[in-house]
Amino acid sequence: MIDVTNLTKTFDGKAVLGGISFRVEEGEVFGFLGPNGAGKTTTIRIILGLLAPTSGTARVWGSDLGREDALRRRVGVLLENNGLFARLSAHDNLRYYAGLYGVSNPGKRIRELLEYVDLAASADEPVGTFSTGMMRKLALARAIIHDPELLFLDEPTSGLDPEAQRLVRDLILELSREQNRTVFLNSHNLNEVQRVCTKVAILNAGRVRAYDSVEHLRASEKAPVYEITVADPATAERASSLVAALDGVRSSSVDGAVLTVSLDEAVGPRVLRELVLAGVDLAEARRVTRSLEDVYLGIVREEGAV
Ligand SMILES: Nc1ncnc2c1ncn2[C@@H]1O[C@H](COP(=O)(O)OP(=O)(O)OP(=O)(O)O)[C@@H](O)[C@H]1O
Repeated sequence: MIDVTNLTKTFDGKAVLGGISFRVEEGEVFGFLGPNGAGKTTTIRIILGLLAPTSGTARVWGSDLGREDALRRRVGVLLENNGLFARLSAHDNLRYYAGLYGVSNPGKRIRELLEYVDLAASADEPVGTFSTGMMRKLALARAIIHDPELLFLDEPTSGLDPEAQRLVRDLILELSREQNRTVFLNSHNLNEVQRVCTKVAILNAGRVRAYDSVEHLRASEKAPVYEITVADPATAERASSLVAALDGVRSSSVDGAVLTVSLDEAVGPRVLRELVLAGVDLAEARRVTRSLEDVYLGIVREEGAV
């Protein structure tokens, strides 16, 4: 759906994007991550056709969004600016955008959306009196009023309380899973990204440093690591020696009742079976995965950008 190839952008002789490439497929929730100043907003603005690249291409449905009005109508955008009119009520703001996009049966759609973002009770109040979070929720409703196939969200949950953040996460998941909508999410909230995104690109200093599924990135240790807790700490040393002698096990260390075992892919279940067969009672076993935050910090710190 989105195809970015060798994109570069230079501002006043300073290279902000150094040739980035990635793709976003239909139905994906794509997380676009990177530290402040990495070039995320610049990339989004180029994809939306608001800014011309220095070189390279950014295509949506194979075309340049800046040149295709009809395609832009299939896209929803929530950038830093909420795009709301302070003097108009929440309802009238949505009514305005519904008119702009030619939404059929706008009254019903507006009612549904205001209910959804929990603003029905404030529908007739001027938006200028809203809190930051209320405005952000209304802006989200505004961005999806025309039921776009592709939705760009730039920090959609900034300024939202935990309940509202949950609402936005649920909305993103519903759009993607139940309606096969595609979401391009730019966020510094890595916990949120880990929960909703299928794939991410991590941008740093104008280059894509990682581009993979969240699952792969989190598991991309050279060798999988299991943490095995034995029921009786007195059996831990024997269990560790036993495990270390098995084929496919690279190392095993003990800390109290916990064995940390590094092993080749797919050996984990066999290791657990051997322990049980040897009479070692297990209290817990889990494959250790890194959080997306660990992965992210590992990448940007390695680059010396934090
Ligand atoms: N119009 C412009 N003129 C000159 N420099 C610009 C312009 N727009 C962006 N930049 C520079 O490009 C770099 C990348 O900015 P960009 O806004 O794309 O980063 P970002 O990854 O979105 O950061 P943040 O997370 O802080 O929003 C920054 O150094 C910024 O100062």
